[in-house]
Amino acid sequence: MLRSRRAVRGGGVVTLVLVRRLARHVPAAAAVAQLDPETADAGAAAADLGAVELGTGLVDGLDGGAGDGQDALAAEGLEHRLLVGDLLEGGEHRRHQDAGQGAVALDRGVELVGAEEEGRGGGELGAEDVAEGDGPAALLDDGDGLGGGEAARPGAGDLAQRRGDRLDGAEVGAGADDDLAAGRHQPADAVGEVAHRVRGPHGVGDVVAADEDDGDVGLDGQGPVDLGREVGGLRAHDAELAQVDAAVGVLGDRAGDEGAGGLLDPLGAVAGGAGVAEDGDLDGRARAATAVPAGRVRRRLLAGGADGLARQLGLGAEDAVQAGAERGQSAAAVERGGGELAGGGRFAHAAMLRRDRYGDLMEYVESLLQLIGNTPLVRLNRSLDLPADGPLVLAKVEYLNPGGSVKDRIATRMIEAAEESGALQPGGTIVEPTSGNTGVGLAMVAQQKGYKCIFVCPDKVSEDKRNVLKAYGAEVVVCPTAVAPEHPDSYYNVSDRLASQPGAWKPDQYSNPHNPRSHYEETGPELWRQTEGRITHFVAGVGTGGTISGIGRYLKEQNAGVQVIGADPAGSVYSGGTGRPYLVEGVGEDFWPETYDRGVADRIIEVSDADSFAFTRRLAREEQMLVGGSSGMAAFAARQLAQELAAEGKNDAVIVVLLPDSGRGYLSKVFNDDWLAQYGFSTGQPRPAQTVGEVLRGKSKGLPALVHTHPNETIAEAVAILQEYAVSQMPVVRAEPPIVAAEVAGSVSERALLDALFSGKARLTDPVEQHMSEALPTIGSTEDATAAVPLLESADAVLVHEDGKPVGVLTRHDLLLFLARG
Ligand SMILES: N[C@@H](CCSC[C@H](N)C(=O)O)C(=O)O
Repeated sequence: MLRSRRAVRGGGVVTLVLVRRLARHVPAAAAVAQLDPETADAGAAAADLGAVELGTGLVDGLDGGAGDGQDALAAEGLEHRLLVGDLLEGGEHRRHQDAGQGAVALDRGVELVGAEEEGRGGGELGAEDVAEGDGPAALLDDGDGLGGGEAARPGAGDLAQRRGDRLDGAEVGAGADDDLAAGRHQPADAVGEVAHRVRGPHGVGDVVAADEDDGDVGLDGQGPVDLGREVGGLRAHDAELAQVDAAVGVLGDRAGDEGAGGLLDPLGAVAGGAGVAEDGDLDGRARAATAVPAGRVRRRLLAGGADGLARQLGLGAEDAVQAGAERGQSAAAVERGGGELAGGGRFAHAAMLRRDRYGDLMEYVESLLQLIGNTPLVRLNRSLDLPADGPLVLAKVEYLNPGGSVKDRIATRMIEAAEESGALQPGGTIVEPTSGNTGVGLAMVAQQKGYKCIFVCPDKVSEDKRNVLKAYGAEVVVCPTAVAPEHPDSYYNVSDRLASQPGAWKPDQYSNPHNPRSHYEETGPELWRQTEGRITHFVAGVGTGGTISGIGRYLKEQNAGVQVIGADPAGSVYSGGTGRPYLVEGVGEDFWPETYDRGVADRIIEVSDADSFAFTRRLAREEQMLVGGSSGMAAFAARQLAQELAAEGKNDAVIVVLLPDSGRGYLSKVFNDDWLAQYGFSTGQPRPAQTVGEVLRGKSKGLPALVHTHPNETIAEAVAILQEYAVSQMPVVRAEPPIVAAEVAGSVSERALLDALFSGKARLTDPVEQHMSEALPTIGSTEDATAAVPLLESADAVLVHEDGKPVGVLTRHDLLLFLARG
């Protein structure tokens, strides 16, 4: 339980600055605020706040008895970190150093008082000024004397200060508990609206008030204004808006919350003010704390008083945990509360603070799983080929999740739900058909919880990715890609059989509601917050459909105008295909999963393998993003969309495209020139003098028809085809041309068939698939013709591909003829 501390000396204002150093490398920050103790005690505390008193802090509600704030806080186990100082008029400060207690470190923070005071109103403070305080975490203790324990909880002020936490703009002045209340009950778009207004260069309002119970704030003397809901309304009334906006401006800037200007000042002194800026972001805190002209902002608690304050603070941390639970978050999400609930920076949440046995705080997490989510948005630039003033395209970089993909997000949820329902028992085995990433997420959670894992992968999944699954301790079963889902060998059916074993459980990401739900409850809100509700288009590849359905639904609920665009590999059902295989991994489908909400996408953009791979490589070379092919596919669709919008003059569009995974699992494929060339994809290398494609076309003055047979045709039929077309070998394919690479099942040759017939191993009526040979070696049509020579030393023919599609067979004879012609 977080306890607040209050120290009052006589009737005067006690100036207390709490400064704490975070870990070894972070300099201490000043906490600044003041409270008139008399009014605070009376329950309706009004405090004159100003630069003069910036160093004044509320240290109230001491459980152990009020007294010297220093002592009080020392009782909290912070004795060697407590620093006491006064701020003086004009931004100067007096510094008290207590050798036994540590050093006051107000330096940078306070010196900025004067400099920033005139030039910047609180409202001008933008995101860049936000400090990510960890103050309250310093006060968290589980009381066992060993430290640790409770540090995972976010503190009150911590929540209120999160970077990008647009909620604290709405509940300003009311503390972290209200921050959460705002998050739970207020429409995010309204909150976003507030936050947006905060950016404006408004002056600072005069009087504001906050209600501790529900986070309402208003101008003093007026009824409380629920900013979350009503600021939008106030926008119509400029006069009021100016005031409220200004107030929110101060408060909305998280760093401002702890400053003299913020409505949270009294709270901030304890909750946030005691904190320390992380990442050395002291300037922002100091600026925010000092941006409000002296004596211009007042704060009044509408209810509560000193006790109320204490209660607010005390409840702050707990509410964070509770709120997470109420929202159905996973344990890990709840545990990392601060970052999750208040939208903190990815690595800037209280979950990372741990107190060691000596009371020192260190920054670490108990488990990697606590770092799932809160991935950053990164602007795409060069690769878009857009004018500088074109639409803003932001990549949601999901490969920064600890397991390397967006699928980390669904794994914990699915497992926890199965544990709760009893479907997964201790020591059980998780069986899942996966193209790899979901497997990694599941394997990480399984490892921690002691489950075994068997993953069933289609054979197109790169060996690198299969090895990754094995590295996490999972077993991997490989199935053919080019079979229908109902085929007994399909990865769906194989996994069903394995999952029917005792103790086995199949999460089934294709029907598990926790797949889309985790995105609805976590990724969607994350995106909304990160874009301040300004997102206009969301683009994502569609595989199970969970990501686009969960995020899309959430975004549309916030703003029905948000356009949701699915990116889909050519051949997949979402873009109108029949499910014919494509080479890009991890997206697209050959059936309609339950996890896909067919109503969510406003549009589906079909992307070819060739465009997906080429753009994946551009992202690595031009945007520093080493991502997988499904990311390239989605980003290609986003680029197409951005160009269309730019052409329509819609340059204010904000497009977010989700990049699911990293390119490290595809080094032997998308990023391997030989692999690409072999399938006839462009590698960006200069074109050779004589290409394989030219040899092929030279055969018949144009591209010859692909002579082929099917697995279910008889040997007699196959022999007839060979004779009719006067060829000695041909591919066995599962579809009619134009076919794709994965539809090649094998090959037959005149010689092998005759051998089988004469030896009695085969009969003319046998189906081809019983006697076919391996598929012919592949070569790309853009490759140098000489590259066919070594292949034709060990095979009679090669199968030529163009853009991932087999287009013809080249024999030794064809090559010789071509070369002889010169
Ligand atoms: N059918 C797709 C894969 C569907 S989504 C599965 C998911 N990405 C996973 O990690 O398991 C394909 O062709 O790869």
